[in-house]
Amino acid sequence: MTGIVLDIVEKRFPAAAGAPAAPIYRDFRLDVAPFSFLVLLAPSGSGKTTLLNMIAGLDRDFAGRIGFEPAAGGAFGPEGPRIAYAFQNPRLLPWRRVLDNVALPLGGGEAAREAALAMLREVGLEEQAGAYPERLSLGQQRRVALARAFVLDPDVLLMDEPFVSLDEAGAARLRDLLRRLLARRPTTVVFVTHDSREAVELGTRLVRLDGAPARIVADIPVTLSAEDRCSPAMVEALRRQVVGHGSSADRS
Ligand SMILES: Nc1ncnc2c1ncn2[C@@H]1O[C@H](COP(=O)(O)OP(=O)(O)OP(=O)(O)O)[C@@H](O)[C@H]1O
Repeated sequence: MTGIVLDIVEKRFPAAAGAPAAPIYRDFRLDVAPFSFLVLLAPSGSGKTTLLNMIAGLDRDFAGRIGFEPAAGGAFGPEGPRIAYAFQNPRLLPWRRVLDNVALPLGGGEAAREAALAMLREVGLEEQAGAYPERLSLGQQRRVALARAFVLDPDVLLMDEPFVSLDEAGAARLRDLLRRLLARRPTTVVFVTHDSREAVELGTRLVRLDGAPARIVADIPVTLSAEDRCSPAMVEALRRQVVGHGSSADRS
């Protein structure tokens, strides 16, 4: 529904420990089409989280512009596009029950709690609604974080390595859940990962960044069918295309 236009003239952080402040982005342009699932792959420290923070409006200290375009004929509410952000760490409030954590983006009233409960049902955690986050496994906490992101019915969903540190089976279950949630509530996704297999499994477009300032060094549409995404040979062929040989963008 929502397209994103990134036109970053320059982004740099202040100089630290006597080192000059090198720009992380300079003349960086990226258009994200509505409903695409864009996966960003890049070496550690190259600016992926910074980019998500700028899209989210958490970091406004840069020269340039990030624009959101509603679908043809549509318009955003007075507050602009709804942006959900799923972080590497689930970041649940430990003093609030699971249900209240999920209801939080909606303001917390009775209607919000009902919507949150429906979301928890969808991610298979209805029974944990009254528990505190510390009682949940990391995989369950990540499910709660997904529920909290989707309860907002976001126009844009930003995800920063949301499935890292899970075992392969746990990560696969969460990828499955994410696909199901997106099938019901299509949205524009920008997803950061170091795992190129995960990128190929989920993405409709893979963008690899490298260098300082960061530049786009690969930009590949993924047109694999759901079936082909399960084929190790197909995934491997595309993975090689994205990461190239000897790239530091890939940990796997
Ligand atoms: N608040 C900050 N102040 C100063 N420098 C920062 C700040 N945040 C990030 N940086 C620097 O900016 C660069 C990009 O950081 P960023 O976290 O965006 O990278 P990343 O690609 O997401 O890394 P990773 O894959 O390790 O998470 C790094 O060199 C980092 O040290």
